[in-house]
Amino acid sequence: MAEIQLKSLAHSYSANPSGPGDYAIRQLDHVWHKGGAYALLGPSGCGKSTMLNIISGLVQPSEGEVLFDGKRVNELSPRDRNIAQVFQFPVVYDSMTVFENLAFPLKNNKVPAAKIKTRVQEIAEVLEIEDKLHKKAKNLTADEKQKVSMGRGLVREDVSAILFDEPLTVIDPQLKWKLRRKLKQIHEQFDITMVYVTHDQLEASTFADRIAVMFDGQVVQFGTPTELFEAPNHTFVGYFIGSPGMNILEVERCQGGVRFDSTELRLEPWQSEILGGMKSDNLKVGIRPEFIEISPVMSDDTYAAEVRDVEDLGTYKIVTVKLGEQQMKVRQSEEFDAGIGSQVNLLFPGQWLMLYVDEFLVQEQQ
Ligand SMILES: Nc1ncnc2c1ncn2[C@@H]1O[C@H](COP(=O)(O)OP(=O)(O)OP(=O)(O)O)[C@@H](O)[C@H]1O
Repeated sequence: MAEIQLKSLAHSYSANPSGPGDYAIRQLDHVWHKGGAYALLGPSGCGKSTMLNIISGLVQPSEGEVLFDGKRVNELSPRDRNIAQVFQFPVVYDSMTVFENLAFPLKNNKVPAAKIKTRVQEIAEVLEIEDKLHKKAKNLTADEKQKVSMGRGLVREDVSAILFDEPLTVIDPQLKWKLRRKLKQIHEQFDITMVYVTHDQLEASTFADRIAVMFDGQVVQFGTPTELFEAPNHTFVGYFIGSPGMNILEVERCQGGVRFDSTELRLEPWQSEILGGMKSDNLKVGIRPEFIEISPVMSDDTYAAEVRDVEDLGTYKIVTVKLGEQQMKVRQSEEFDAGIGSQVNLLFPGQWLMLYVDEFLVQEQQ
């Protein structure tokens, strides 16, 4: 097990990159600590697989260093890095039995036969494939094959880390949840550094203690699911995490705060102070649908908006409102009963109104 550090990492698949757009990974510094259960979350094409392949050594980065426990491994082959990688589609030897498949990485490492037997049995039990051990892999279902693939990653006790690249894509939806729980259980039992790539926020937060959100070749936030929800560090995190995502509005400066259309939003004094010292005009505010309140009375602190749509989701409602020319989503309890076209008074509690400059969150100095 190792701490994996990525230092000033950048990667372009093009031999002569001419600008940031040619980079799959842009100037990235990141540490995966020893023994953590992590998710790497982001949309298709943001660079997740590239990062995993750089860690395992399948791809050589154009710039920067990969360090395992502080030692540079850029020049080491994938085999010498001792990383187990589980891919989206099963990698199994069809002509071998399940036992032989699971034993293969151990045999390669000259582990004694008795030890191989107990370890394979242990992993097969955890993955609930112990009754398939003597079956040929070619006779397995896709789900079973992927379990074997995962087992081949988990069977080695000496690995620096296990990297999972969307391993549950081929798995039946009902089994997915169960397998994710299993991986978490295996992590707790064996205490291995695990990085789990996904584009599904639910999958990320059920597996990981901390999530790295990747966007456009950069890790824009690394935090717990609660941190990502309550204080998204980048507008993309606000938009990507949550269902529906954060309301994000383009704004401009005005006396005492910011405004969009003719609506002025008051900022916290510390936000105004920091904004005063910044030059950029790329300003946005964000507030989650869960944190907007609807007040029964109009006051200096409320904003009049019109109800445009009400979506009943059983235990709660998502209300679409129009404020000025902007549409926003508000989460309300199932008791909410204002009809479409009626007016409501929106309240934006100060601690939940986030200010973004150049897409990054303005944070209070401690
Ligand atoms: N072998 C390659 N040659 C050229 N470009 C590549 C190669 N592999 C990936 N890319 C490009 O690099 C960028 C990042 O791709 P990558 O596969 O790392 O993203 P990802 O987040 O894993 O996406 P997905 O979830 O779709 O797998 C994309 O623009 C992709 O087209």
